[in-house]
Amino acid sequence: MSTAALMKYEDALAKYDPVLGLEVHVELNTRTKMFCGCINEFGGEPNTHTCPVCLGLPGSLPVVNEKAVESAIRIGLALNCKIAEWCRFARKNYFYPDVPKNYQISQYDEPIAYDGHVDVEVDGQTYRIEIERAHMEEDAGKSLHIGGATGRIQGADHSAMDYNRAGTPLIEIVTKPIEGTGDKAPQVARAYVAMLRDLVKALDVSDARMEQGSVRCDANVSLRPIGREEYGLRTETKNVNSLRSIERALTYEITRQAALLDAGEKVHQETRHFHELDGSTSSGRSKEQAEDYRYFPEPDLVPVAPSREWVEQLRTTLPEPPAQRRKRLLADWGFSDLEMRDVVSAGAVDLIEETVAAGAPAQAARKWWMGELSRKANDAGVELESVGMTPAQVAELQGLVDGKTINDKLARQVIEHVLAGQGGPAEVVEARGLAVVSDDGALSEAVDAAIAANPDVADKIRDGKLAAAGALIGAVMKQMRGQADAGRVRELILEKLG
Ligand SMILES: Nc1ncnc2c1ncn2[C@@H]1O[C@H](COP(=O)(O)OP(=O)(O)OP(=O)(O)O)[C@@H](O)[C@H]1O
Ligand SMILES: [Mg+2]
Ligand SMILES: [Mg+2]
Repeated sequence: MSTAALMKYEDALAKYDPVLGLEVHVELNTRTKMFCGCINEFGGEPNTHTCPVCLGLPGSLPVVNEKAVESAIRIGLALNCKIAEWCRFARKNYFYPDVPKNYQISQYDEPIAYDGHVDVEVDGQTYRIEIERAHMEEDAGKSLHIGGATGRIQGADHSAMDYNRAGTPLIEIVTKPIEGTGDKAPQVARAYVAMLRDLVKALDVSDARMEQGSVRCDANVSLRPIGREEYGLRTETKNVNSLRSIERALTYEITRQAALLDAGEKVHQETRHFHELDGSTSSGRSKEQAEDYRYFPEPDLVPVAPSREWVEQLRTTLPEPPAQRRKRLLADWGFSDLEMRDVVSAGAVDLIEETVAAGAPAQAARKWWMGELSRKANDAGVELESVGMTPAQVAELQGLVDGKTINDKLARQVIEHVLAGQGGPAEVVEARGLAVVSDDGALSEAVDAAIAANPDVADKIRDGKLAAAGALIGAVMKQMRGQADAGRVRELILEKLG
């Protein structure tokens, strides 16, 4: 392995042009598995959702799940793909403990959907992503490595297999090489996967939970010197399962590859693993000799030949396209283009929509999600939607602000407590006594104290310099730990000082 240091990202991009290739696996939310009647559910006691078909026992025969084919077609249509009139499954032969049959049923040169495209937007610029194909396959089981420090195979005493996931329906969506993204490559990749995640959620074909692995990305990237046509050798960082990780993994790979090329070394065509802790990638399997999967048509399954009527009928079930939806929401919410752009790149569209549906004004919803909650998510290194506060709770918080039970400053304290798992906003306000005090008795006392402590300021106000009232309001706020009704305090000060 090379010891070449990383290169600064800007320096790398000044010399090299990245080319991306994204393979996204989507686990479908069908009730049963791809080729058998086993329940398709995340988790469960190991090896309880299995049968002879998904365990690959001799003599068992697979049957295609029609709902999975329907989902594949709808995904293909939403990605502007052509839908095959006739296609087959293929056996992809490889030996690994989590593949109980010693082959995976997949599709090879006859995918159900192909030649599509979608547009994504980064910093106000639109990038067209060409889709090579979307094909159907089954997921593998899970290996659990026991005894090692990190749950990895290195250093483990033994491994255990859980085949509950084996046979889960997957759609693999593969892009054509993506050129022309320049220094935005990691952000474009992130925006594309975010768009796919939102799309499969809107289609209701997947739980679309990246942290549970129901959407995961293999991120390929290569570099070529700026101005050269020919692609460089690519690496493929496997199973990246958060939007943030996709961006980090690609940024790392670009700087790593640039340093290698700059030092006159070669990039090895290989799979790599991403490490959350430090954002690095490390070498996996070599792909220098194209792997020989000995693909051949799956003899146990009949071809899939969706009728044109069915395809057209499914086309009528597609959700509103993301770009159109964004336009509509922009108008409904009255955001500026820039605000909307930030909301989209933060992946906050759904969250704001749900918060508005729960009763909050759009600008208030935007303010909480893009401000305080984005900062908290960032500090915790999690996606915004996993920050620990629901859209309904954000709407409830805003309701308390609008009803003047709390002010913005108190609202931020309430958020802290909600994120710490102490209950919903109203509960927290009640339990912690965080409500604004607008009771005149208490406020009047505090105002008197502030006037007595700041005679020079009081004199200024008596002389008509009303702007000086701010200093006294500040003093009252401090004394009442931010819980005073600032508007009422101002009125009281002006009343008392003539
Ligand atoms: N030189 C390159 N640089 C960057 N991306 C590339 C390059 N060549 C191909 N790609 C992209 O990499 C991805 C390769 O995925 P594909 O599924 O076709 O093959 P694979 O990764 O070899 O196979 P597997 O599915 O077994 O992982 C595609 O998105 C493709 O467009
Ligand atoms: Mg692939
Ligand atoms: Mg691949």
